[in-house]
Amino acid sequence: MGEAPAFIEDDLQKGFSNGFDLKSKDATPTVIGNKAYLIGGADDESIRVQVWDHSRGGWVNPTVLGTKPKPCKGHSAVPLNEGQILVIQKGTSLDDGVWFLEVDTQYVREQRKILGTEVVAWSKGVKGNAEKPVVISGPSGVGKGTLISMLMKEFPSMFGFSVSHTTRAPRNMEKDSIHYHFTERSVMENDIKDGKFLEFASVHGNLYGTSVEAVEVVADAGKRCILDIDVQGARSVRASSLEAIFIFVSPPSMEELEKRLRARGTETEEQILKRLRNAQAEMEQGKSSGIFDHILYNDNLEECYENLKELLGLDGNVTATPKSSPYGVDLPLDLSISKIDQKIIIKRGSPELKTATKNLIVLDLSTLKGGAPGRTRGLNVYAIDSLSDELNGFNQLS
Ligand SMILES: Nc1ncnc2c1ncn2[C@@H]1O[C@H](COP(=O)(O)OP(=O)(O)OP(=O)(O)O)[C@@H](O)[C@H]1O
Ligand SMILES: Nc1nc2c(ncn2[C@@H]2O[C@H](COP(=O)(O)O)[C@@H](O)[C@H]2O)c(=O)[nH]1
Repeated sequence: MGEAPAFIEDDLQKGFSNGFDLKSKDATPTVIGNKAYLIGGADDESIRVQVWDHSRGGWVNPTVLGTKPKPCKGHSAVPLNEGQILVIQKGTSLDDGVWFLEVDTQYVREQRKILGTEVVAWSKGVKGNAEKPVVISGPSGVGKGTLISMLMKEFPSMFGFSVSHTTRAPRNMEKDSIHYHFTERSVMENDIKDGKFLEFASVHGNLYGTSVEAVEVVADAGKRCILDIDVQGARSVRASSLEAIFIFVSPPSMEELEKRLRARGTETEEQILKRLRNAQAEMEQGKSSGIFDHILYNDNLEECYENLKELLGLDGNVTATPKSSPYGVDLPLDLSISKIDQKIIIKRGSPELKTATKNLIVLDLSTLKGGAPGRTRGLNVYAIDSLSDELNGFNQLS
């Protein structure tokens, strides 16, 4: 696994002798398919990635998407079968040091088509799984925000709100980074191009979007993420790799919707009329598009809230989801790595050293979920005393 085909080895030699600058002694190419990936050296305060393009016979600087790992004192790279390279950073903690570089996953292939360039994407490895996010949609003024506030107030340790970006101006009581990240259009458009958004849409004349980070920070805090987004956004999330529960909130009538929007008093007459016009289309799409798992009627607020809790399984005695515990393990500088099926064995010390007890850490990759541009969740990490019989016969990788 991971051996360079002969043509690549020749090309790599050519590349190096042609003056390619290996900035880090750890920068050893990893081969997947007919490409070689050179990970190493610092670039813009993150680890640099270059791709050997056989057809061009030269190194290419790819578009690098996702949250990038910070430079470290060294790393080990292990090619995985799923178009990913596992990168374990030396001299860092296990909860900061496990990364996946996606080089040929579905997400990367899609982005390559969209951007028309070579693309790779980073995804941080995270222990444990988060509960499915909840996407709440519905026409403006139906009561989505009101229902979400009630849920967050009753279950503060269980739910976290995905703070969207928007180009609209803040309302009187709205605070930046709490209600929205209020953003310049040009900044948001650039961030969209850089793949930082899970979804975005033009809504009532402004740009709104959910950044990958907005959803991931909630899950990292061990909470279930709630997204308040329009129907276009819900459709995009449905088409993405994020598994979520989709709820459409419907008003009892258009007259009642108008009454609520006007009573809220946050929009101008022109904006109210625009929102009501858009509500017609949203109602049709919400009820017939097949995007939504549930439709909630918000006539009586208390009843609607009880129904929301019921469909989220919160109607009985509930306890908060425990926060995932940190790994509490440091990755030494002199680690070596082996792979057996879906398990990565990290050993302190050089490969030649006999394994001391408690010096082996196992990363079980068999239950991974998610991936770039967000986190790769579901890492199972544990320590073992020694390699048991089932672990014998593994190949030393680095
Ligand atoms: N069941 C209800 N009966 C009467 N008024 C309601 C009900 N639910 C919400 N409201 C009121 O309707 C107004 C609009 O609610 P809210 O701001 O939560 O809507 P929204 O769907 O989040 O709107 P937007 O999409 O524009 O953010 C608020 O003043 C709220 O207090
Ligand atoms: N597609 C997205 N829609 C979003 C997002 N955040 C909010 N919204 C929707 O916009 C309208 C208007 O919101 P308002 O705060 O200006 O009243 C509403 O329907 C929201 O659900 C987002 O990130 N993406």
